[in-house]
Amino acid sequence: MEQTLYEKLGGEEAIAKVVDYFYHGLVLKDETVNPFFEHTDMKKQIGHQTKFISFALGGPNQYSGKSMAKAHEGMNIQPAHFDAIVKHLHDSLAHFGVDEADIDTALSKVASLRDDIMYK
Ligand code: HEM
Repeated sequence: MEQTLYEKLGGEEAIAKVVDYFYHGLVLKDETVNPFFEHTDMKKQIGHQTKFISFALGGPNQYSGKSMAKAHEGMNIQPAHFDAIVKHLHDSLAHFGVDEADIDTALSKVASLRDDIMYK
């Protein structure tokens, strides 16, 4: 059986490191998007996001958070915000040495959530 991207990247532990770098290294330093996270419990957010991304990459489904539409309700996220977040995800995966082809696969999964997340 073919290895999932989740396994290839090193499982949940490796993905947790990527997600931690994504928020603390990039998202929270970017003024385009950091106001959204002003009142967010980042520890909880990193936990949810790790489980969610793990599932999106073919790992076990342990995500028990809100639907994407519900999670982003009332935020009115615009294309510029969404694109900034996708770029940070790209740069986080690249930072940990994931190759561009695998990054493309991961990002196309995330990009498919665009309509569930934007303008809610
Ligand atoms: C690009 C794809 C995205 C994915 C996969 C994603 C995923 C998630 C997940 C899994 C949660 C947690 C839901 C829960 O707690 O039950 C969440 C919450 C959140 N997301 Fe996103 N998100 C994305 C894009 C964005 C964008 C573009 C923004 C704004 C710039 C954003 C801002 C937030 C905020 C502020 C929260 C709530 C934090 C809180 O509870 O205070 N997200 N997102």
